[in-house]
Amino acid sequence: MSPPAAKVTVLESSEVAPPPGSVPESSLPFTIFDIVWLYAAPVQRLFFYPFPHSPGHFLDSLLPTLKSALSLTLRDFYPLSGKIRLRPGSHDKYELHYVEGDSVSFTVVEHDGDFDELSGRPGCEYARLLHLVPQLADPGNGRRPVTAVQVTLFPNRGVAVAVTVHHSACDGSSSTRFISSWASRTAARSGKAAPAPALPFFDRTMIPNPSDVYSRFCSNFAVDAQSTESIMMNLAPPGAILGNFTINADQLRRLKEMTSSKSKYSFHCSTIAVTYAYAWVCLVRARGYPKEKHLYLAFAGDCRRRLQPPLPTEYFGNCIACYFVEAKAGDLAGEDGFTTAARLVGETIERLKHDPLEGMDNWPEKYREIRTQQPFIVAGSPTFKVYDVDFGWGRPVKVHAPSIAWIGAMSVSESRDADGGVEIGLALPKQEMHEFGAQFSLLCV
Ligand SMILES: CC(C)(COP(=O)(O)OP(=O)(O)OC[C@H]1O[C@@H](n2cnc3c(N)ncnc32)[C@H](O)[C@@H]1OP(=O)(O)O)[C@@H](O)C(=O)NCCC(=O)NCCSC(=O)CC(=O)O
Repeated sequence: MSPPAAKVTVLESSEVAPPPGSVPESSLPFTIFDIVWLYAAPVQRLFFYPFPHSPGHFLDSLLPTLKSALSLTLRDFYPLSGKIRLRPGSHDKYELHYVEGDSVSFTVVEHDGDFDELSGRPGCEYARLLHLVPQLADPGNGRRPVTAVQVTLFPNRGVAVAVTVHHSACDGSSSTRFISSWASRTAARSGKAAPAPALPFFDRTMIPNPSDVYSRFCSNFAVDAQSTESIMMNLAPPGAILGNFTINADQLRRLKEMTSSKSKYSFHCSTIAVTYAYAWVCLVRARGYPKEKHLYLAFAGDCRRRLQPPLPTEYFGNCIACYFVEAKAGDLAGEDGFTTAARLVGETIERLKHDPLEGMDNWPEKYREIRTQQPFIVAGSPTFKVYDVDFGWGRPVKVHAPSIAWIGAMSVSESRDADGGVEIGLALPKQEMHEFGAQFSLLCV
C-alpha cells in the first residue's frame, strides 16, 4: 500500500542574488561543451542532513546565514544567478548573461513525511522525492533561469537541501564546486572551521570551439524540434524507485583482480572502469535483452586537465565530453560479460586520456545517433566528494542525483560509509530494480 501523501507547506518563496553592485553585467558565450546540454536533464543534487530541532530554530538561527552565504557564493559564481539567452541579433549563439537584479529562486518548505524513509537505503519512490527538488522556472522574455534551490525541513528530524542547475550552464564538477563553496561559507559564518574554496575560472579563450561543430549541434536541435520538448521533460517511468547500491573497497579489489586474471589488458583497470562495467552488466542481465541487440554505455570524461594547454580544475562551465562503449547484449550477459565490459570501458578511458577530443568534428552526428539508441548514461563522479558537503550540520546521511530519473541514467559518487567504495544510484521501475538487485548481489559475492 502506498504511504499517505505528504503534507508539504511552503514557508518561504524568495530570490537570492549576489550582493547589490558586486557583479557587473556580463556574458559568457556558450562553447560546444555547453550547447550540447541545452535540452538535457538538469544537474541536480539532493542532500539529507539529520537536524533534530524545530523548523522555528532553523528559520531563526540558520536560515539567515544560509541565505547570506548563498548570496556571497553567487557573487563568486555569478553566472548561476544569470539567465540563458540568445545573443542579441543571433539565431543560434547562446550565452549565459548576468545583469544586476538576476537571482536564484530559493524556497523553504516544511514536510511532514518520514525523513528516515526518504533519506534511507536502499531507496525510495522517485515521485515522493519530487516535493524536495526545485524545478527551474519557465523562461521569461527569452531568458531561461539557471538555478533553483530548495530547503526542506522535517520537524525535529532533518533538513534536505536540493539544488537544480541547467546543464548548459555547467557540468557536475562546477555545480558541486558551487554547492561545496556555499556549504563551506555557511559553516565558516556559523563559526565552524571550513577550508576557503578556490574561486571559479571563467575564461573561455582556451576552449576548443570550432564554429561548424557548434552550428551542427544547434541544427540537431532544430531537426529534433519535436523530441527536444520531450528531452526537457521528466520521463521517469511511473512508480520508479530511486535506489542505491554500494560496491565496497574489497569488492572493487576483487572485481579488478577478476578483470586482470581473465584478460590480457593494456589499460589501467580503475575503480571507475569496473564500477561502470559491473553496473552495466547487472542491468543488461536484469533486462534480458535479445542477444544480438547492440547496447551502448555513455559516460563523461572531464577535459579540463586533458586539454592542451590544460585548464584549471576550477574552470566554471561545461568541460566534459561524452564517450561511448558499444557491445552486444549477449556478450555482456554471458559468463565473461563483466570482464568484457571492463575491458571495453577501460580501453575507452585509455583512448580519451590519449586524445580527449578524438573525432570532435563528428561529435554532433555521433551524439545524435547514439542518443536514439537509448544508451545507459552515467552521471556524477566519486571525485566530486558530495558526502563532504557540510553546511556546519555534519556530513549528509544521503545524497541523491534525482535527475538520473529523467533519462534512466546511473549516478556515481564516493560511498558514504565504505571507505574507498563507490555508491551507484539508479532510477528503475520496481520490478527492474528488484532484478538489478538480484544480479548485483550475485556478482558481488
Ligand atoms: C574519464 C574518467 C571517468 C576516468 O576515470 P578513472 O578513474 O578511470 O581514471 P582517472 O585518470 O580519473 O583516475 C585514475 C586513478 O586516479 C584516481 N584519481 C583521479 N582523480 C582523483 C582525485 N581528484 N582524487 C583522488 N583520486 C583520484 C582515481 O580514483 C583512479 O584510481 P584507481 O585506479 O584506484 O581507481 C575520469 O577521469 C573523469 O573524467 N571523471 C569525471 C567525469 C565527470 O565529470 N562526470 C560528471 C559529468 S556531468 C554530470 O554527469 C552531471 C551530474 O553530475 O549530475
